[in-house]
Amino acid sequence: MMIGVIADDFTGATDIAGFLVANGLATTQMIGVPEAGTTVEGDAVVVSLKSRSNPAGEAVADSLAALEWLQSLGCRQIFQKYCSTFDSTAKGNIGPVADALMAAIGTDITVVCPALPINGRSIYKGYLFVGDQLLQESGMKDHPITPMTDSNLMRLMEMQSKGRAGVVTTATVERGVEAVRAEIERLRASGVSYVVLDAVSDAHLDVLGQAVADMALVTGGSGLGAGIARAVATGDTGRIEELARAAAEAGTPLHGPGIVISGSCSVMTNAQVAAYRDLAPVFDVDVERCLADPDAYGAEMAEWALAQPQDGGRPAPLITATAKPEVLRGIQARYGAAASEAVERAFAAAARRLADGGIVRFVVAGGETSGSVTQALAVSGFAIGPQIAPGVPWVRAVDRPLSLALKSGNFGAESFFVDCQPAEIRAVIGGAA
Ligand SMILES: Nc1ncnc2c1ncn2[C@@H]1O[C@H](COP(=O)(O)OP(=O)(O)OP(=O)(O)O)[C@@H](O)[C@H]1O
Ligand SMILES: O=C(O)[C@@H](O)C(=O)CO
Repeated sequence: MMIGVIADDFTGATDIAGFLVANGLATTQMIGVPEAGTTVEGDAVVVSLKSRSNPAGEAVADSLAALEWLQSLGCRQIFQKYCSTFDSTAKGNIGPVADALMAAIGTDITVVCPALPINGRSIYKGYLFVGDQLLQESGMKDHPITPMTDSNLMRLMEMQSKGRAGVVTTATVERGVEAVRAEIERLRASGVSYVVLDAVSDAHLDVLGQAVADMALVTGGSGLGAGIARAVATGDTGRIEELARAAAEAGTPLHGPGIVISGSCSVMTNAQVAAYRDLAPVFDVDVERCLADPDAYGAEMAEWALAQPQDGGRPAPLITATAKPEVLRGIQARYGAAASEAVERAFAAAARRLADGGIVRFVVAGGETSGSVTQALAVSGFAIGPQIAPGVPWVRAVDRPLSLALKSGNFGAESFFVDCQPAEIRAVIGGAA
């Protein structure tokens, strides 16, 4: 096994797994840390944790357990995967987990690169941009759990971790692989542990992938994963095509009734919900009812969805808690973090009942939301299928007949929920081919 990925949420895990497969690495995604002795074949394996927003001690313990299992498979590189919008404030878990992984692996240096240019995330002089905006000016400033008010990755890493941070700037990246390696070494010798890597294009990620392919520990987003995959994938185009065919076969979505569950409040998810609302039956979640009795209310959501006909070109129903920033601020001012937790718990209860009731295709928006839903469905791993949008592959549960599309908050086009419907339904309601 070449690469072992420790992902801090479930959509992030499917995101990087999809890019590793698309760039030539046979990859499996595991849900949680498998039992000791579990083996997996292939070039890369991704462990999905739900460790982005829990207490740092738990995130560290879960990540170290994942590391131990990945080391037992003989992984020669560990990749700490976090969000392309960082999603980690001054008190976040990325630094503590990176510190612990470095100590356990026995290295004094790693890189920090959440860039994902294809989805508009770029890094320039160590500052993270979302599209044309600094991270702190983008919709991420209103995130319900991790509002991002700083865009400087060096500062964020130094606030969270024990080490010092430095940056390899675009100018160096453009001088090529050896220049990047030399700069990382120069920074290491000067006492830096966290080297932020600038990247504003896939060409930069190609250089960076080659430059860091031999490092014991790297950290970042799926863009860096793709760059490393392109650097280390042994095969020729024939093998890559064969892998793509195998992935398409293993991950192609099952036929049967579906559901769309939206718990992300991102700008893009708000637009996707608004677009789908005009086309499909919608259940708008009442947060106060989630707080009052999440399990009973979740079951009620599921009964509503199961009663919606899906024949005759009708799209899957939508259950949504997605809220605009001003509405969310009001809810949070009133109930604090309990509101988000209650919504997640209600979605988990709904998911269990929906699967029992025969739903086989789950489209879920939001990383935390996807974590709750996937854990409720009690699956152990995913085969990775074709990408619906960059960073969102179809995945198929390995131990029960379920297809899922786990969408990171800001990923996908406005038509994303339509794009997830079977071809015969898209033919009736529109959407991408
Ligand atoms: N109306 C609401 N009121 C309060 N909390 C909500 C509401 N709707 C959703 N939430 C909560 O907000 C959180 C959204 O986080 P989630 O990770 O699912 O989405 P995201 O951050 O947009 O996605 P990603 O992490 O993939 O970028 C979840 O905990 C969800 O339960
Ligand atoms: O990197 C991203 O943006 C996503 O994979 C993610 O982690 C969202 O939760």
